[in-house]
Amino acid sequence: MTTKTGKPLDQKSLDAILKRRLFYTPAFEVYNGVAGLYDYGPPGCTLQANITDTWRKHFVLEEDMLEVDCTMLTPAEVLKTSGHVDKFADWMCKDPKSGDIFRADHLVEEVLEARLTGNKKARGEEVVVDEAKEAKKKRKTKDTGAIKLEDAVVKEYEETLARIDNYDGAELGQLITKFEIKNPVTGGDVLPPVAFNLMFQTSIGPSSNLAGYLRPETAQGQFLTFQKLLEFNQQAMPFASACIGKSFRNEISPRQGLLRVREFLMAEIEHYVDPEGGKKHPRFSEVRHVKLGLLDRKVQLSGSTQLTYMTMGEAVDASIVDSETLGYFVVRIYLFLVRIGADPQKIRFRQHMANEMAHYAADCWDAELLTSYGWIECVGCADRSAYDLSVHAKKTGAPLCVRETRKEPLKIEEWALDLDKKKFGPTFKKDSKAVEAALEALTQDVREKLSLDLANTGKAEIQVTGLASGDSTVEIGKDLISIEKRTRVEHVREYTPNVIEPAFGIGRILYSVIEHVYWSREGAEARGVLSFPPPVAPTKVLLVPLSTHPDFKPLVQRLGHKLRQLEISNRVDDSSASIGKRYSRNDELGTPLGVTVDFQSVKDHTFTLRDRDTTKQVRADEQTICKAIESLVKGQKTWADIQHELPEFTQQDVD
Ligand SMILES: Nc1ncnc2c1ncn2[C@@H]1O[C@H](COP(=O)(O)OP(=O)(O)OP(=O)(O)O)[C@@H](O)[C@H]1O
Repeated sequence: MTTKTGKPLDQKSLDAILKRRLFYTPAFEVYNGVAGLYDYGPPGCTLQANITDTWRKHFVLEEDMLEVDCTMLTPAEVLKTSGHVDKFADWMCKDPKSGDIFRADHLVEEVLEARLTGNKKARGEEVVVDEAKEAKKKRKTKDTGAIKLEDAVVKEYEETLARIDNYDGAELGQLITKFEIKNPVTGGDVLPPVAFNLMFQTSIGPSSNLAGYLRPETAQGQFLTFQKLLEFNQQAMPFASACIGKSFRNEISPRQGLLRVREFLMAEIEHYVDPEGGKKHPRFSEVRHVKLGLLDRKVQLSGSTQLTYMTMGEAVDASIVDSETLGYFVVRIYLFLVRIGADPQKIRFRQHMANEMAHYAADCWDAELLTSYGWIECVGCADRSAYDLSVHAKKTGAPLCVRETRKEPLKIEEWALDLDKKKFGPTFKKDSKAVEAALEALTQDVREKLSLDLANTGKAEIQVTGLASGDSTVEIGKDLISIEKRTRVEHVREYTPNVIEPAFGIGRILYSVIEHVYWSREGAEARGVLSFPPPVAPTKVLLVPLSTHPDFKPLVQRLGHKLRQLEISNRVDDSSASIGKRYSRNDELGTPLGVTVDFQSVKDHTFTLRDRDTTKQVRADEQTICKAIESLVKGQKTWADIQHELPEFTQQDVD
């Protein structure tokens, strides 16, 4: 990974900055901490708040979404219906001798990568070892040494790694056997992978009767508000709900800092769309021209990771992306990531392979950001079809659907059943309900056939389940039923909307963006800078008096007060350190702007405004400076605009 200067990212220095400046820190550290739990410090908190604030503006405000705040505690029944109780699991394998536990796909990945490194060493190729990354590993992978691999084996390993997210438990077990994968620390055998459910279980209330879970995503709560939101939206479709809140997953092996944790902030959107008419989006024309790096299913199947750059219009027209609505959100996600500071060159969209998606999903694209840990999934964008609303409606009987008055009434010709219910009871006794249900469930084709049977033979045979005597064929005479073709006029159309779901992991995004905006300023000693865009930077302005001279103090206080009135966060650094040192301390916090108060300020109330990235300065009166700051932190102007508008200030101006 390189930074914007083209130099390799120095992860060790970046880590030191994040620790020193308290962006985030392991939770409960004095008790030796718990893997996968982190606390955010002051700049981390503000950065997170600014990212979610931008998210609200970019999605909720811009798209008129309906924001909800659903509970994290969720009854088990809800997650049973959604499929999470049975299927929300990762594959885990255990070394029975040492007791070490591995996430099966991570184990295969770790061992194959180590062998490929060993192969490079044996061939005398350069091997770049990232010391900071190595130091962070909880467990040291045993050095496989310099062992040459045959070209065919290298190809097989690389293809396996390219598809590592797509294997199920049995396939991972086969890979472990085929590649003779062992515990990388002890060399011991591992048992075949078993499913491990990732949800934290709990019970709700004092009686412990109501089983519950901490939610693993915000989605289910949102689906269950669907009917109320549709009503709130005056039955108008399409619409979207949105929710920002914590989710919990009992990850088998939390790792890579904020990238895989057990408690994290999610921001999710559930966009409800009519499945008829190709899932068009009314604003697709606004995003059609945007070019993105796509890694589609076909390319991955060939074992390649080569990106195809194309516009979203081209991708939807060629059916690479399933629908306009899905494509619209993929572009909106991209624009959001760029808006908060992600480097466009380090963003790609990877399509899920067919076996990687949930069985009900129509298509799914992940926004992945390139980091020193490789490409990391930060946002998932899935078309979940009508699955969630349908299963909850079926389980509860709630009408989780849309009822729309048709513009033109629809005439439907259909085979209608008439039952003589008075005779049903005496004929079928306690089986009559089951027989009735079986008749009502008959398809149109079967009804047509039975009407012929009744006409020809005077009786019809149907299969009935749940009879007192078990499942069996039942004979029904024409004195009990009649089946005839009728025309029905339908004025109301009822359908279950499909759901397009962009799901953002805020912690992963926050960390990846930090890597994207990090670079080192050249000088006697390299100094780290975090070039956050002003709207997301934790602190916007640094106020620095030239020295501790008492005349500067009231001016600094006045400026601070003015900026606070404009709701612009600022910090004063009136320490005795040199101006350069004070600025570089704040470069590490990503503070985009600095105002210096000097002797000229005392004379004429003008101030210099400094840009973090270029270190260029302009000089103007207090009101003009505050206005410039306001337009920069709101993202309305860039530093280039300000430089164009205001006179540049150089050191010679003082000398
Ligand atoms: N353990 C985690 N720690 C931090 N963020 C996470 C974690 N699991 C998921 N996320 C975030 O939530 C988003 C949506 O969740 P989703 O269920 O699609 O993830 P996932 O496919 O299960 O992730 P992975 O395959 O990496 O475990 C992800 O794109 C990611 O940003």
